[in-house]
Amino acid sequence: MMIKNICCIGAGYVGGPTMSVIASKCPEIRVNVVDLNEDRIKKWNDENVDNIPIYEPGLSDIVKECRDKNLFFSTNVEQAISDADMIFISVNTPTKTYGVGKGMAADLKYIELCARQIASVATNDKIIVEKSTLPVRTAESLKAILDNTGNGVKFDILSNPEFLAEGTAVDDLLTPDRVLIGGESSERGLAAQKALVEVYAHWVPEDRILTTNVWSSELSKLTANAFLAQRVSSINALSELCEVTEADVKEVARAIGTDSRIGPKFLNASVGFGGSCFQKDILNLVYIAKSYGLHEVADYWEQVIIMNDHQKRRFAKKIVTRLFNTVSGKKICLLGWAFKKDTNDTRESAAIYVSDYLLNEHAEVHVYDPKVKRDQIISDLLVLGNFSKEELEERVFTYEDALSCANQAHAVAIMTEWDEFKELDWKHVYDEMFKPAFLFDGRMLLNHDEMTGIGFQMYTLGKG
Ligand SMILES: NC(=O)C1=CN([C@@H]2O[C@H](COP(=O)(O)OP(=O)(O)OC[C@H]3O[C@@H](n4cnc5c(N)ncnc54)[C@H](O)[C@@H]3O)[C@@H](O)[C@H]2O)C=CC1
Ligand SMILES: O=C(O)[C@H]1O[C@H](OP(=O)(O)OP(=O)(O)OC[C@H]2O[C@@H](n3ccc(=O)[nH]c3=O)[C@H](O)[C@@H]2O)[C@H](O)[C@@H](O)[C@@H]1O
Repeated sequence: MMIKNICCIGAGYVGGPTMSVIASKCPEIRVNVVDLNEDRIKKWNDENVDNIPIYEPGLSDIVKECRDKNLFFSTNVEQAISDADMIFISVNTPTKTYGVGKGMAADLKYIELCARQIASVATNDKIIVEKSTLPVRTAESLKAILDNTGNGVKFDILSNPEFLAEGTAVDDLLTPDRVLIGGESSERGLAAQKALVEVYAHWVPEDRILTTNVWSSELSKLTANAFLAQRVSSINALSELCEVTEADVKEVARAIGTDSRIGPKFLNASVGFGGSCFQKDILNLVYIAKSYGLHEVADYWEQVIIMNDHQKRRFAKKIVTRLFNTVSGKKICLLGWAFKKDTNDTRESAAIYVSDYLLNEHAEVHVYDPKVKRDQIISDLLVLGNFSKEELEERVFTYEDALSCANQAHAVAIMTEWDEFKELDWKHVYDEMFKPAFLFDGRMLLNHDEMTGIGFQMYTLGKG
């Protein structure tokens, strides 16, 4: 079966970039990306492609090339469903904030809504692709909803989790380590799987397209994120030990990373991992393990989150203790708010938690991030519920450049590893700060000795 028309429900960090790359690599396929969020769709259609709602290096060029040729963004969900042979579900699956599984399980209400909408609109057979990250065995529930439409339409469900990382989404999509497609082993299931393999085979070598059963595919996504986050928590745990033993976590990471069995990637100690998925997906894995009565398995993975929370708190506490045990009324400059460089996404960013801690200690928080606007910063802090909007508006200050942000600060803390922070005139920053001038490098971005040479009271994460 040749796919001619794809619909993607959800125009977010996954749906937007993924569909843009499919449209660019498959000019004969019409790709309709739909979302309920009118504002988001309006931005995807903005005449100036630099205003698209998601910042990813290289993305605006692809959107410019394909938009209104074979790539369309709209809020007309029903029409797009009706026209499609293949429907990707790329909606959000956040951690539940209410009811059974609150704080752990994935909230599948958006997924179920999609399924019901597809079931009510479809008049011909369709392949449904789970692109969102889902608990293992979600396809079963989807099938139950879709198969009960009573109008004879047949649905084949595939699991095709996405492994892109933000900040490198376009490169990750263009040259993925692998594409994973889980399907049923029935004749129809295999045909559906083949149809999706053919879409990716436009640009991905076939030996990188893995096919599995649906459950392995669903579970592999949660597992991949759990393993990646575990590496960060492992190196972060060691960073604390390095600090008290005069070892240097950068050197330790290099030393262990040269072992080909361990590998060099994902060994950067940090102020704590953030992003929309690591925490949510591990909590989901923990919840699933618990629901099968596998308590040791659940506890094992939960420790990755516990370590991450500790790392964020430890960094914030370090700022307070180094500043003579009080930051009350002091100006603390945070450089970076996004959860990593090259993205405007701030979900679960360590900067949010560190700021909340500092505000609680009565500090003034001054923030600069090259891609994050003030409204986002205030609303991220508001979600934690510890301060009112009025208090935040009064005690959180935001800037258009790093130098103004650091001016007259008691301490500067690097929260995100933006390249431009490496290039800052640090001597100038030092000259304009209160003395002693404290610099906290939560990303091991700067040369410790050089900064100490300038005069900073320097703390580099993981350095004894
Ligand atoms: N952000 C990332 O880097 C990655 C995310 N994922 C997974 O992909 C999924 C989507 O994540 P993001 O794109 O980051 O989320 P997002 O929140 O950026 O985008 C989801 C979009 O779906 C829309 N939506 C929700 N329900 C809808 C409905 N019934 N009809 C139409 N639109 C609807 C929302 O308005 C929103 O714009 C999640 O399951 C996530 O775990 C997987 C890999 C990477
Ligand atoms: O499911 C998802 O959402 C995605 O989650 C992560 O991607 P992402 O969260 O976008 O970014 P990462 O590069 O994984 O970084 C996550 C967090 O870990 C931190 N990190 C990463 C690597 C490292 O060595 N140290 C470290 O602290 C980053 O700064 C960031 O805060 C995975 O890398 C993707 O494969 C996956 O598709």
